[in-house]
Amino acid sequence: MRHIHFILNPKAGRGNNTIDLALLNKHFDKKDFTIVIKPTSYKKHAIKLAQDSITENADIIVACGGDGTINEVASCLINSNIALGIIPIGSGNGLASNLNIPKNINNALALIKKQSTKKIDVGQLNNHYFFSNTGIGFDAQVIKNYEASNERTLSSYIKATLKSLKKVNKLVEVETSINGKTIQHKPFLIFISNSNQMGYNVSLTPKASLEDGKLDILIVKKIGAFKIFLFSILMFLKLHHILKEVDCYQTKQLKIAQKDKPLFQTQIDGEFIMVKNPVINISILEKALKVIA
Ligand SMILES: Nc1ncnc2c1ncn2[C@@H]1O[C@H](COP(=O)(O)OP(=O)(O)OP(=O)(O)O)[C@@H](O)[C@H]1O
Repeated sequence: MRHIHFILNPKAGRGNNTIDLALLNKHFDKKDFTIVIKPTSYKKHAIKLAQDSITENADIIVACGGDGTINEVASCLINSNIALGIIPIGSGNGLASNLNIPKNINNALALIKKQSTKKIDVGQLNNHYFFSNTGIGFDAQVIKNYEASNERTLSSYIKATLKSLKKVNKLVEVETSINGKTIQHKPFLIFISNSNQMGYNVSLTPKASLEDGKLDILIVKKIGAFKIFLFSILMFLKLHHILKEVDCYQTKQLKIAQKDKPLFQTQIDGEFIMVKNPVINISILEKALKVIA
């Protein structure tokens, strides 16, 4: 008998998500599986629900939502033998796209029933985990504006990006240590990715792999409005790396320190997080998450 717990974010994507027992019973025979469905009621509730599911001896915990919900559930499963399942009903669904998990719910459930697992790398930023990506600078500002819009659609993401352009001159000076090199700079963006998908089929790090034991880093130097526009167009063509202001790295760890401010504005798996520390240390935990894919 296998115990599967579904943690459902009803607000992910366009909202009003329902996954009910009638649907799950069509896929999971009562002789072989017990099913529990736990809807979330507030932000970060999935963490508490996943922790409860661990003490209730779940064999598989399924995050039903987007990258934010996956982050909350998967952060409880690092180095655990419990497998993470994913039903991608979020907006961007970056990690699920990288894992080729079907967007069709019935197909995603059929995949979970097969229980074929693999181990993937996990990123760590101070005491936070990330599975897709994290970043400071422009993308953190975009996510901050995106969350303030209270809508999780591609058009509100584009509006948040345009709004963030107004703040591009307020760059923070940082010291970045990567692969034995230390850089003093005011970057437009430092993007750190485990996955080759950001969501909406867009990628800043198309060569990243969830299983290579490395993080793919993109550092974009201070750029003006025209170059930002060019960068966006090239990003959709996956050619942004050709700009001279863009540096790409692969690494197992990096450190970013601020001199003048005690806080870091970051985005972690598409959620805005204020890190209360002037230094962030980022590293990779190799093959630390068991996922059904
Ligand atoms: N009941 C709830 N009410 C409000 N917010 C919730 C609720 N349950 C979860 N959340 C929050 O919703 C946010 C968005 O979730 P999630 O990232 O899964 O969806 P998404 O943003 O639509 O997808 P993606 O990240 O793939 O673009 C998360 O911060 C999560 O904590």
